[in-house]
Amino acid sequence: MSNTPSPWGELSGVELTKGQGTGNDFIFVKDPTGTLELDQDLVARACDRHFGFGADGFIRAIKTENLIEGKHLLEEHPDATWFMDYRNADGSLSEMCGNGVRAFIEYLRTENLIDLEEGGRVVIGTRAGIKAVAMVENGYAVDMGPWSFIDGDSARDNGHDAMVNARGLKTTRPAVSISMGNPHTVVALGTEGKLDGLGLETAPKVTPVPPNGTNVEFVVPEEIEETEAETGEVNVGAIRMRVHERGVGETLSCGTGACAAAAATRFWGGEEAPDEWLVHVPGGTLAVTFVLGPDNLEHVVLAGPAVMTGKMTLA
Ligand SMILES: N[C@@H](CCC[C@H](N)C(=O)O)C(=O)O
Repeated sequence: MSNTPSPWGELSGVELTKGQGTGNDFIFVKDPTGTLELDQDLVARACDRHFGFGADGFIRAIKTENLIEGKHLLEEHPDATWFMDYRNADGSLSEMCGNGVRAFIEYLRTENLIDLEEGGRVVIGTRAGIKAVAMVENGYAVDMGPWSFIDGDSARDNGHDAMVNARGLKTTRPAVSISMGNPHTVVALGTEGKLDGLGLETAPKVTPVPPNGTNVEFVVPEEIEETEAETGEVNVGAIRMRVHERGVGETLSCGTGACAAAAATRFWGGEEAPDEWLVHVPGGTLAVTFVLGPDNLEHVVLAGPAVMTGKMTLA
């Protein structure tokens, strides 16, 4: 037997699970009592696609009562027993991850940590507060809570332009920065060709940039689809999006990014713009709906698939 210590430290011998939502992939680890010490370097190495297991994000399933950020949530929501402790691929913390929430619920369900069937509902804790999740046909629908402009009144009144510098694009375009718990800057592009031609290997520079950095979404509109609903005709907006995530790089999808992109496009569309949106990303399609929440604020509901793909134990 070798006495060489494992390079995986705290994660050595611990079962890790991989899962994804529209191609945004995550490593999951079960740590109900919060005994694992997850430092930034260890998480970044586990998420490395060549030297580790590989993922866009790392999610620890921890009991809400065992995380300082979680404890206060239990006062109002004692049923939020599990907390999604999310980190980006570079090991940095983020407040929220939309695809991550759906994949997290699928992880908890397949590990028999929660009891949930189609039509059922569960609440979890996150750094951006409580999220209620319904199990629906083909996946999960998450009440992501209210969205807001990061620069408040100025964006609401004027929108704003941003200087954008990415490979293949150096220009000023309409852009708004939106919080979904985490920060996003949505940039409107003129044509599909521009979207496909963007080089997102390095982080695009947008100016102004929100105080804590930003995820950057590039969007182009698609034809509005007229669909029949039981109550009559419903307009469904559609956009195509590519994203460069803070702390990760270009990903195949970003759930909070899809919500922000739909909110921005709907804002640009004015009063007639629809409440239902399809957001096409390289990894699939997400549905985003704007509804009146129980607190009388406008909430964003994000729906899409989530799948577990495999397990690994690091040596
Ligand atoms: N992929 C996520 C967002 C993950 C966090 C983001 N990179 C950040 O730093 O805010 C999603 O699906 O929302």
